[in-house]
Amino acid sequence: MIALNEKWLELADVKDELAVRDWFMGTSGNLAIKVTDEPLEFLVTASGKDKKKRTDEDFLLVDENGQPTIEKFLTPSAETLLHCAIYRKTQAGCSLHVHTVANNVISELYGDAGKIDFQGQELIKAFGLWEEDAVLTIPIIANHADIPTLTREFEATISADKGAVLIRNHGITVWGKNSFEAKKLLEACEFLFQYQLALQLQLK
Ligand SMILES: CSCCC(=O)C(=O)COP(=O)(O)O
Ligand SMILES: [Zn+2]
Repeated sequence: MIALNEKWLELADVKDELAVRDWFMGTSGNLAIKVTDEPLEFLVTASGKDKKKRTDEDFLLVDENGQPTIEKFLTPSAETLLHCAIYRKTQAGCSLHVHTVANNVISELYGDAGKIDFQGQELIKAFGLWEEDAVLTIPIIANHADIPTLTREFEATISADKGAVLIRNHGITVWGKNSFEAKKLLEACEFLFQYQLALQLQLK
C-alpha cells in the first residue's frame, strides 16, 4: 500500500508539471507508472478527465491487460493498452503520452517517411546517445482508431527500456525506467520538435 501511495504521488507530481506546460489540451494525454512487477500492476490516468486538475480520482490501478483491479467505478484511459505493451515488453517504470502542436506537426511532416532522425543535436544525449555521429530515430506510426490495431503497430516499434514513438496527428508516447527519465525524454523530444519546426521556418 505504501508503494501504491508513493507511486500515486509521483505520478500526480508529473501530471502537475506537464499541466503547467499546457500539454493536456482538451483532456488529451494519459500517464502511467508501474507499481508492481509480479503481478504486473500500474496506475494509469482515468479517461476523459481534465488532467490540469488534481483529484482523488485521477488514477486507477490496472492489471497486465489494462483491467481495473480495485476502482471499478473509474474508467482507465482509452489508450491503456499502449501502456500495457510498454510494461509487457520492457523494464520501464513510467510511460507518458501527450498531444502538443509541435509533436502533431512533426508527425504529419515526417509521417510518410515513418520516422524522424535527429543528429548533431545536444539533446539526443537525453536518450543516452553521446557519440558525435549518433542518430536518434523516433518512429511514426499511423493513428489507427482501433486501439488493439494501434497497440500492435506501436508494440512492434518497442525495442529498448527507454524510447519514444510518435502517433501521426495524435501525439507522442515516451517511456523510461522511472518518472524522472520519462519526463526528461518527453522534454527532450518536445525541444527537438520545436527546434526542427523553427529551423524549417528559417530555411523558407
Ligand atoms: C480528447 S483527446 C482523445 C483521446 C486521446 O487521444 C487521449 O490521449 C486521452 O484519452 P484518455 O482516455 O486517456 O483521457
Ligand atoms: Zn492520445
